[in-house]
Amino acid sequence: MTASIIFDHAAVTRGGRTIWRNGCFAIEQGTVTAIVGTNGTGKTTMMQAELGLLPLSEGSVTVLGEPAGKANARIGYVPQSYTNDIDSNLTAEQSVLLGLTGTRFGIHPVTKAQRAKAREALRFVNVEDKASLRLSQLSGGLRQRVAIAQALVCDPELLMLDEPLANLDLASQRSVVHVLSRLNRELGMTIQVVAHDLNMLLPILTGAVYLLDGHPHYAAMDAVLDSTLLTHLYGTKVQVVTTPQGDMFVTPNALDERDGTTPDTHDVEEVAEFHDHAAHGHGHAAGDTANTSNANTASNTNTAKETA
Ligand SMILES: Nc1ncnc2c1ncn2[C@@H]1O[C@H](COP(=O)(O)OP(=O)(O)OP(=O)(O)O)[C@@H](O)[C@H]1O
Repeated sequence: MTASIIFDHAAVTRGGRTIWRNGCFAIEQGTVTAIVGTNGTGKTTMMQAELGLLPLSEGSVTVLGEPAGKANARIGYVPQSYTNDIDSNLTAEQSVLLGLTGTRFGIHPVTKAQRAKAREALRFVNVEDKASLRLSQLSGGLRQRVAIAQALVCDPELLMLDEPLANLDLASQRSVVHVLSRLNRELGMTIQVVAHDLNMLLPILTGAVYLLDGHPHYAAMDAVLDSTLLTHLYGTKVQVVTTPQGDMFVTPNALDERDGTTPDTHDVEEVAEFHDHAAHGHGHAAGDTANTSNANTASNTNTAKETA
């Protein structure tokens, strides 16, 4: 397997502060990866670094075989809150066409081929029947799917989405996850998703980059789905529950909340021990370098049902 994204001792500094450092991992092509971590740990920063929008203070990031930023034409990116920021007077089709023309109202006339391509992208996300409606007429869930169509229209090899499920109702979240699942399964697209809540994505995730202790770590999903790790990561008790049907989900530990137990405020030494820094040299979890077994992990972990 070939790596899509390679971090080699990568670090980013913003406003004179190191956001994270010592990122050393590789993510294989054809995988679906979550980027997880508490607020402000640098998830968006990570995507911006991968797109070459932020310089690294140390190390290197290679994306699709090129230094970060050089392969952006082969990447689809759906930024955080994008659907709130775009001009809602545009129709769904015009919005998707922006992904091809890059010009708001098409200074160059839109070709038949471009229109067909936009329709194809809208069809893929199941919004083709809304092509002529203005974004202001669409629900948040439909707008998010239009945003994905815009990112898809250039046939990217890698799709990066920053919190695509935020503020969506359950059914809309499910629809978005279903689109991501099809992109990965049918088109073999590599996908990276920033997410606060893993549950909805669990059926399609291969692994996760988790930002903890100032470092990005990569691990395959079966290693991430560990109550101790997630408790450290979220700073509050978290349980991984498997139902008799084999569905897995992550849940706050209700008992502790009832008891009024204070959240887990692990100190640095404890976290260092947890990550076995000494054993791995760079201070990364064992799963930091993805290997070919990761591709299988999805099916191992994905006892959860495919979303509708
Ligand atoms: N333009 C900037 N200049 C300086 N610091 C910044 C800038 N933008 C973000 N930061 C800081 O970088 C850190 C990481 O921000 P980032 O948005 O990447 O975090 P995040 O994990 O995506 O957060 P959230 O979950 O809240 O979206 C934060 O502490 C933030 O305050």
